[in-house]
Amino acid sequence: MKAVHFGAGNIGRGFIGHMLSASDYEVCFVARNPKKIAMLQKRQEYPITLANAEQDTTIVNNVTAINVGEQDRVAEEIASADLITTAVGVSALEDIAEPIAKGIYLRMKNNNSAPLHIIACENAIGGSTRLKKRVYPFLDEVTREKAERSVSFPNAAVDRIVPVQDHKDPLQVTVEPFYEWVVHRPALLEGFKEIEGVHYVDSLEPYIERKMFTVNTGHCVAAYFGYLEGFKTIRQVMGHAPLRAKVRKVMEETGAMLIVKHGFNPQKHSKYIDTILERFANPNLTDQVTRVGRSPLRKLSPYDRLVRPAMQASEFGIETPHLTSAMAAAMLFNYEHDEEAMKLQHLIHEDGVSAFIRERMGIHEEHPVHQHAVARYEELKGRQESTILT
Ligand SMILES: NC(=O)c1ccc[n+]([C@@H]2O[C@H](COP(=O)([O-])OP(=O)(O)OC[C@H]3O[C@@H](n4cnc5c(N)ncnc54)[C@H](O)[C@@H]3O)[C@@H](O)[C@H]2O)c1
Ligand SMILES: O=P(O)(O)OC[C@@H](O)[C@@H](O)[C@H](O)[C@H](O)CO
Repeated sequence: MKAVHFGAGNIGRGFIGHMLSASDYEVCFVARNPKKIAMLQKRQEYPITLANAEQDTTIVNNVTAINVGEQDRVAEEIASADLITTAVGVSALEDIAEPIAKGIYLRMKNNNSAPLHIIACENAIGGSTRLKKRVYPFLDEVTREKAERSVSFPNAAVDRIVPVQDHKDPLQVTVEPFYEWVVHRPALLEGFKEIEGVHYVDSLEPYIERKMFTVNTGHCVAAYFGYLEGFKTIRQVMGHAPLRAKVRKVMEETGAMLIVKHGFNPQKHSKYIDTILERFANPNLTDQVTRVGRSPLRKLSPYDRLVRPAMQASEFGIETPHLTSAMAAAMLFNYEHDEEAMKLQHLIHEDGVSAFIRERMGIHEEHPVHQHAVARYEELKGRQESTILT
């Protein structure tokens, strides 16, 4: 079986490539970095190290890579693949849509009607569906009709913390021991070769919302408050009792919404939160707050980890003061090497915080979350300015 994976980055090599290879898939990474591509082609393997006390290392084999710019080769790989996965970042899905469409076109032209599954392993709700919406406009009607019969885009949730890497070997990747990959089973076509360790479920929403609105909400809250306090890593933030308590409070607020919406057991959910806080505090993992807080415009967008749980909680009559404060902290994320952080600061500077919340976060002025976020933003900003002055 052959898999084509877009993005040879941290989660691509540290999780998806590893899982696929362990399930006897040959993995072809479609990547951008020429040095990594050449190394993957030459070595056809790379090491993965677990962030545990023993630093257990395993070798992922049966891998190779090609450059995303080699359009004909990418199309040929897709035309004969069984599975396509992606981990390029949600915003980059639009960049890989055309190459994927070219591959589907060639596949249909070759009359290859074997099932092809395309799974976006991004932090997004409905990531594969979003990818499909980007791919289909590049297909003619006949190809589209054929593709409807043999190409499926199952949505998924992926969970494993893989920080920015710092190894002598550019292919080596350190990952946390925990992992969870959940795939929407009803979208699987006959003939799909199951990936070992993946959890297949009939309803994905509870899983993806639990993951995004607990792990990712808590994570970015740690990052944004930590950044404001001058911490460099998530582990440092977790070591600061008041900040750790703040992060937990936010997770309890999203948890209250998730428990009502999905009927989760409150005790089990509380334990889930504890486990996640322990994962954040992993003494063997160094994860920068700037990675976890990256792309704040995406994280503050209406369907992502901050706004969506707050708005859903509000619909259930649940108040989210800590989550709303975290939105304010996110709006103060001004890390200069993050393009979105710079754009965010520019937008707020030009139009004001209220316009930002209305236009970019989709929360109208009358909504209590809007008003509370503005108030907390002004308060935190004032505090930040007085710290700078003293
Ligand atoms: N790192 C984690 O802990 C983690 C965990 C779960 C999910 N995710 C999700 O996985 C995705 C990737 O995150 P990451 O941490 O691995 O980031 P990363 O920056 O390490 O990897 C992304 C890779 O995609 C490549 N890429 C971008 N555009 C591309 C294109 N057009 N063609 C080919 N390659 C392209 C980049 O060069 C990079 O190597 C994100 O959506 C993220 O939210 C990350
Ligand atoms: O990848 P992002 O930017 O959506 O979010 C940053 C981190 O929260 C994220 O990568 C987590 O480490 C990961 O989602 C854990 O499964």
